[in-house]
Amino acid sequence: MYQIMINDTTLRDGEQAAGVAFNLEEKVAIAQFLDTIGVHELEVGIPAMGEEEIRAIVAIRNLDLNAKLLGWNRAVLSDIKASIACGLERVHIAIPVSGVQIAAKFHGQWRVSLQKLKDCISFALDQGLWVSVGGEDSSRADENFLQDVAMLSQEWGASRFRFCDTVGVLDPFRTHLKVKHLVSTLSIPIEIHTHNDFGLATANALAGIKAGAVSVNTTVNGLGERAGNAALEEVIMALKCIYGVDLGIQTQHLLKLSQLVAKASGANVQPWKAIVGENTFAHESGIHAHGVLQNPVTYEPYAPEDVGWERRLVIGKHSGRHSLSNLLEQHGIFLDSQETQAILDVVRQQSILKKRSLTTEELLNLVSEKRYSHAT
Ligand SMILES: CC(C)(COP(=O)(O)OP(=O)(O)OC[C@H]1O[C@@H](n2cnc3c(N)ncnc32)[C@H](O)[C@@H]1OP(=O)(O)O)[C@@H](O)C(=O)NCCC(=O)NCCS
Ligand SMILES: O=C(O)CC[C@@](O)(CC(=O)O)C(=O)O
Repeated sequence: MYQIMINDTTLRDGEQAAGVAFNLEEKVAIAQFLDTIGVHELEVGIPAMGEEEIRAIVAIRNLDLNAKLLGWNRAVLSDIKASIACGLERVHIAIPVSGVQIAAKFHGQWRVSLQKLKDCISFALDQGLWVSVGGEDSSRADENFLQDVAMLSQEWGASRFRFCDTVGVLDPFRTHLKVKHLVSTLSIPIEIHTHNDFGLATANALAGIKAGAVSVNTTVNGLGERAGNAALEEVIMALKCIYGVDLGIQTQHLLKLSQLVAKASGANVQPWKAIVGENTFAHESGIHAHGVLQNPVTYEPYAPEDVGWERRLVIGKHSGRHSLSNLLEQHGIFLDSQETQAILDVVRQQSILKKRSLTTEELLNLVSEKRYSHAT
């Protein structure tokens, strides 16, 4: 596969998640972390939002990061001027391309919207900026119109075109078809931007990449509008482990990054969230725990350390003898099979009552209460 670039938009589309508002320090810390682990490009925010946002973007710019920095703009000249005021050298200009969006935003006057786009590209280029264009709602746009907007953007001097599945209505097959069509007709690179309304954001991002998109938008924890965006950690690990494409990103820090963004956004990660959820490397079920004790590959697609986790064997309702004995033996307690089974029976009852697994301390107390402990 060709070189893929991550353009992470946690600081723009991620922060657009309802109720999320990063302060300057949080924006700077997230940008710095993303850069440190090797993310190639950061969409840092929307300068048109005003003073506070500009201050945060300037602070990020002053960090002199390795990552390229991109400001998000409407096809509005004052937006581009605000990006320039931030000292940004790269601007992204979004333009709606579906009938429904053009009707709502430009009263159906697509010629007017294209003229605005042309003027903004031209102004940005005159200022020496690098320009990317985004087709908002590309997935629901008339295919010919989308094609025309992308071609015109290229002709007017844009250096990249972003295909947006704005309301997450595509599946991987249709994403592949649509992106492939654009890739085959344009000479500038295509970026894929997907949303998770049907839980397909990461799958669609991968399909876009398979179809030839060379840049992919992600957000940490999949944070973003409504059901969110393609998750950075999922895209990176899927590319690495499923497609064998190593983006050169230090994946062992993904968990820490996730925790940083969860804290700053006030949006907790669900335990079963891929890659960064706390259950990702927790094994309770007896058959799984037994398998993992023999060889972790039985129930783990990659090693926990690869993303910053440690494996956990949890004792609860679904546990079996092997993992229970394993844990107790680590504490110098050796039981025969009858005793082990008796403890397991109590563990099941207790887990149902408590509606959770047991802590090690609870388990050890339970063993000593039952007087099954024979410390060596
Ligand atoms: C950008 C922002 C400063 C504009 O604020 P505002 O002037 O109060 O305007 P509203 O947000 O209420 O309305 C959006 C306006 O932008 C227009 N617009 C929307 N997308 C556009 C585009 N791609 N290009 C040009 N104009 C666009 C709308 O038609 C509307 O125009 P109008 O004021 O002439 O009717 C404000 O919406 C904001 O802070 N947004 C940040 C987050 C955000 O909206 N992100 C979405 C990205 S799609
Ligand atoms: O950059 C673009 O061109 C559009 C990106 C966008 O995030 C806009 C949004 O709805 O906030 C999308 O999903 O369409």
